[in-house]
Amino acid sequence: MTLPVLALTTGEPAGVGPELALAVVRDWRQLAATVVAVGDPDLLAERSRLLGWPIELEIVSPGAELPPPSDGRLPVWPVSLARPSTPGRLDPANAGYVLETLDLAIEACRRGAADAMVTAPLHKGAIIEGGYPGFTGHTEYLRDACGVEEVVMMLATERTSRPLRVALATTHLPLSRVAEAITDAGLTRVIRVLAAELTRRFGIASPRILVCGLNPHAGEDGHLGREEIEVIAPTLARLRDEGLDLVGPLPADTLFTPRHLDHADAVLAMYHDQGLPVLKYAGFGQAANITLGLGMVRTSVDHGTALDLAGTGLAEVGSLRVALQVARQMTARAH
Ligand SMILES: NC(=O)c1ccc[n+]([C@@H]2O[C@H](COP(=O)([O-])OP(=O)(O)OC[C@H]3O[C@@H](n4cnc5c(N)ncnc54)[C@H](O)[C@@H]3O)[C@@H](O)[C@H]2O)c1
Ligand SMILES: N[C@H](C(=O)O)[C@H](O)COP(=O)(O)O
Repeated sequence: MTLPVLALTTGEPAGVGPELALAVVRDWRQLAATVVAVGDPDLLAERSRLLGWPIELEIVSPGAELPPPSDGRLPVWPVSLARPSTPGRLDPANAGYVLETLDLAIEACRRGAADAMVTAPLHKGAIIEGGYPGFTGHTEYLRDACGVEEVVMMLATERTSRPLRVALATTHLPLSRVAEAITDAGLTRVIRVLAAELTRRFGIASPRILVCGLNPHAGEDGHLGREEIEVIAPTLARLRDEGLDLVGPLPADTLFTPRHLDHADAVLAMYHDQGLPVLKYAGFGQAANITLGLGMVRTSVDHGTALDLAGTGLAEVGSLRVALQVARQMTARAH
């Protein structure tokens, strides 16, 4: 059986990413994939020593044959740090290094050397301070690198009675700019990508999507905000005419209840902290972050760099396992 190759970028070097990459290959059979880390081999060796985890690192050039997976062995596509890294201590000088690991993984997916990329967490602030002021996250970086107009961030967990998938109409922007970012054109693109990818990548023939309102009580008939009346409802009506199964705009406070969720394939929240706290409350540590619409498969963990845990070996590896598993399943479906 040919196993899919998953390129695992190790993320912020001062965070938990490098040690999670080591932890995940301690039992590779759970993965049913060949995992290749993208990062600095000296950094990985140093974290392995620090934690007392005997992981055999095998440096491989991208494109060269990967060794067969085995417990405790981690192949590495090498990228060099700009400066040695200390757990828990951010150094913006390594911002370029982090982006280089992403570029290498993207290129490997493009060339067919990897079937998917899975990303350990990076630190957005450190990247910005390292000389990339426009950086807002993997999602937007990958969108631009892949040259697509729209991508959708969706987090998913199966820790609930029915899979819970929460997608976002807007991603990493200040709350004060959310309302103006909810436009007919943007919402139309996001919903089309979400519906198409739920079919293509998740095998859901006609996905039912619940759409949140933006304002309290979905605007209370215009008394608490007019975005539902002026933008969201007309956009949904037009897309329903195209055959999409859309419910809403619904008040977000009561949408996340079994009465609604039991009959839905995904929820579209209008902004980051409208949807993700619910998803993370239900499944933190057992959820994956998926970028839809890239033309390639990318998943990630549901948590950040956890600088407070870096170098302790105490960070939970559950979400990384889920991210790898979802990437593997999506890859299998794409073939
Ligand atoms: N996929 C990604 O790249 C990603 C995802 C989320 C946040 N971030 C970034 O990470 C940085 C730090 O963000 P934050 O502090 O808001 O969130 P965080 O997830 O790093 O930390 C929040 C809390 O969760 C705990 N935690 C996180 N991961 C854990 C794990 N694997 N096991 C056990 N506990 C864990 C931390 O110790 C902390 O108490 C920010 O720059 C943020 O943008 C990146
Ligand atoms: N919004 C994500 C979360 O809360 O988990 C996180 O910031 C990562 O986003 P990117 O995958 O775009 O870096």
